[in-house]
Amino acid sequence: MAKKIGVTMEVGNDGVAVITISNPPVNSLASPIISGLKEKFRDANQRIDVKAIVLIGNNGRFSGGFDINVFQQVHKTGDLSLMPEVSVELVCNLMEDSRKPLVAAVEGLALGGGLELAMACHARVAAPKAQLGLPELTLGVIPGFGGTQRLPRLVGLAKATDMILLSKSISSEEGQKLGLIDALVPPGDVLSTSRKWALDIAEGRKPFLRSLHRTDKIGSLSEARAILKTSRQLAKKIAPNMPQHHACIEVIEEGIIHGGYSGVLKEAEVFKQLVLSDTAKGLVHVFFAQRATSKVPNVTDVGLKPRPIKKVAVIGGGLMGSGIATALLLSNIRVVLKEINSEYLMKGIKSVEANMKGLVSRGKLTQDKAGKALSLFKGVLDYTEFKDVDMVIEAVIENIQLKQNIFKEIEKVCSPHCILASNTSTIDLDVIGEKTNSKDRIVGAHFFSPAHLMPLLEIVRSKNTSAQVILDLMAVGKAIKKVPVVVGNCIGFAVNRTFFPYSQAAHMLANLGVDLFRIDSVITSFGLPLGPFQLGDLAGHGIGLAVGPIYAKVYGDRMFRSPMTELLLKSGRNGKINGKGYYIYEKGSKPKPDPSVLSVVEESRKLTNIMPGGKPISVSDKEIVEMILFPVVNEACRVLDEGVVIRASDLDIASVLGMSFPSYRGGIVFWADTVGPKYIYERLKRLSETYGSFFKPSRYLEERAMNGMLLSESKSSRSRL
Ligand SMILES: CCCCCCCCCCC[C@H](O)CC(=O)SCCNC(=O)CCNC(=O)[C@H](O)C(C)(C)COP(=O)(O)OP(=O)(O)OC[C@H]1O[C@@H](n2cnc3c(N)ncnc32)[C@H](O)[C@@H]1OP(=O)(O)O
Repeated sequence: MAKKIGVTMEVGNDGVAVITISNPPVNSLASPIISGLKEKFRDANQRIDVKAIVLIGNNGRFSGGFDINVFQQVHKTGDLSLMPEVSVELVCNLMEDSRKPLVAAVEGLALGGGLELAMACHARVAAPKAQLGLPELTLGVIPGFGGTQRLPRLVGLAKATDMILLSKSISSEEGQKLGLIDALVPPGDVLSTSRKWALDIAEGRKPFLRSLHRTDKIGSLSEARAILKTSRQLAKKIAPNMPQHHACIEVIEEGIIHGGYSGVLKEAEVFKQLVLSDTAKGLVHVFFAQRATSKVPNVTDVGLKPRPIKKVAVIGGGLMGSGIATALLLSNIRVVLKEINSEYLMKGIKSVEANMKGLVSRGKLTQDKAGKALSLFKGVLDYTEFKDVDMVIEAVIENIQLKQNIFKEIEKVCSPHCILASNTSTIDLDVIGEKTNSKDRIVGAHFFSPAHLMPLLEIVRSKNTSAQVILDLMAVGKAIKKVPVVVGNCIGFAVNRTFFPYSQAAHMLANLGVDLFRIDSVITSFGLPLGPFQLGDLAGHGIGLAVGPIYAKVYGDRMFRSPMTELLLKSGRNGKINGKGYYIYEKGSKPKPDPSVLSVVEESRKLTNIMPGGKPISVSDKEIVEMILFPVVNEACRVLDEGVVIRASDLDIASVLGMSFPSYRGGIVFWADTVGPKYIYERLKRLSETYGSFFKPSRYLEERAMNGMLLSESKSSRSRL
């Protein structure tokens, strides 16, 4: 059925015109909506039978903001004229400066442009639990319908800058306390109360307030300057490589110094510049890429319904198992945690409790909710409880035989509908399920550490995994607030496979004589939160050593073998786990580079002996980025070529959420396309001539470079999905 898009107006006997926005599912402000709003506001202002106006969104949602598809069209075409020149005409002239009072009837959500329209009304009546916010900065732009000026005038400068810079939304309950919402009423009363409120303003019983003209919440100029100084420090900390945060503060400041109208004009100007920035392009891409992951051909489009998953068994209470159990419990799913002896079980239970405690102490969870979650948790030493679980997630060490035995056992004790999932990060699923007759219900549920915090869930399907099982796991993933990305089966799957050259390239550079702390610092300046050496410290170096041979077996032709990890472990450094790796870890302080590790590096350099003429190479920061990330792009090309992901943008999301690749660069493939496949190909070719096959460009990259194609352009692939 075609969705009904448009703006309607109905004038009641009370003289109130109700203007309704309809654009399912979130009433986004697409071009026909904007022109419809202009037309209806003009009409309502002219009609003599209209005394007052109420603005509402259809189907219980006020509006999710400006239509983000328009940004994408502007990015594809470079054509700014696709953006409406409406900020002042619609929001100031037709709405806020209207002679007839206007009330926003807010239900469900008012985000971005949606909240900005509501703030241009003369009062706001809301239903409980409506979501209110200005998340534009997450898209690389700033609010463009006057939000930078009206929000500070309604809630105060400190709260407004906090909400805008951190893209934090608030509930209508909090909105009422702050003065953003004038009345909070039961959902069924929102429209009737709004009508009455609008008439009360029209007839002088309530004040006719124009947000842009208000000054009561702004404070003195010196107070405002102090708040903006703190905001600038915050922006520097949270978004060092992004332009929109600082630009937004400048725009807010303009309004404080020269008045709200001047601020609105500057806002439109800055918006225009930002919408075409690389940051906006990357972030808008990520917005749509994330939503695309929930569309899996032959799984989500064949009429299947997810089955309820109420009880899950987790096998293994180590770091991963306890994190997974925590994530499930937090979403009210009953969990049984199985271990092989009481000592390990107690450790697992304590880890889950510690995870909850950590969330409570950071204010992310109430004590009450933590208690409720833990009441759904049980530790066990045998399989008795497994008979009625809906899913098992195995999270033991990466040992093929152990996993095969576990799957053989659980096949016997669980019901035939039970999903059998493995949290392996590396091992082929077909191998894990080899000894069972249940291959259709075996699936990979690859969480990222710490599993209760990291947002990605890589769902690995083998050729035999049924569509129903994939759909069920996707639903569980969403229920526990993860972003599930469905990928094909291969060693390392999509994320770890794409990123295995990351640390190897770093090791090669260090062995070529580049300072390892400089490498980490260059990579963090590029935007990854941790450089490769600090990341290794965090994961623990034992893991790298354990999975290395598994990778070597299949990808050995393009691996750099560095003795550094082994030497590091021999010198008693296992990273953060034991307080000492490349860095020193002391409780309560930031990791410090450990100069004494340089003797380990020297030993490694002697063994590899790859420095040309025995002398350290000289490289620029740009070259360091290229030598570390172009091999990652090269492996991403192989992942695309083999059809391990459904679409290139899935790999972008997986890299952003699984590896913390900077979202403002759009993900690994998007970034590579921005740099240019031809440039990357030529650089890798040169590097491979100097340093060997580790850098050899893949066939896919070469083809794309030669044919002037983007890496993300789809092709008929040899899909594994
Ligand atoms: C010449 C230049 C002059 C300059 C003048 C300035 C003019 C321009 C002014 C712009 C003004 C404005 O300040 C800018 C904005 O408003 S930007 C948008 C701000 N809003 C957001 O960022 C909200 C984004 N959306 C969400 O956070 C969530 O989608 C949600 C609204 C909370 C709903 O979440 P949920 O229920 O989980 O559903 P989904 O996320 O899956 O979304 C469902 C589908 O809806 C699509 N969607 C959502 N929001 C938008 C949107 N704003 N625009 C377009 N589409 C949207 C989403 O993609 C899903 O679609 P599919 O089902 O197809 O995947």
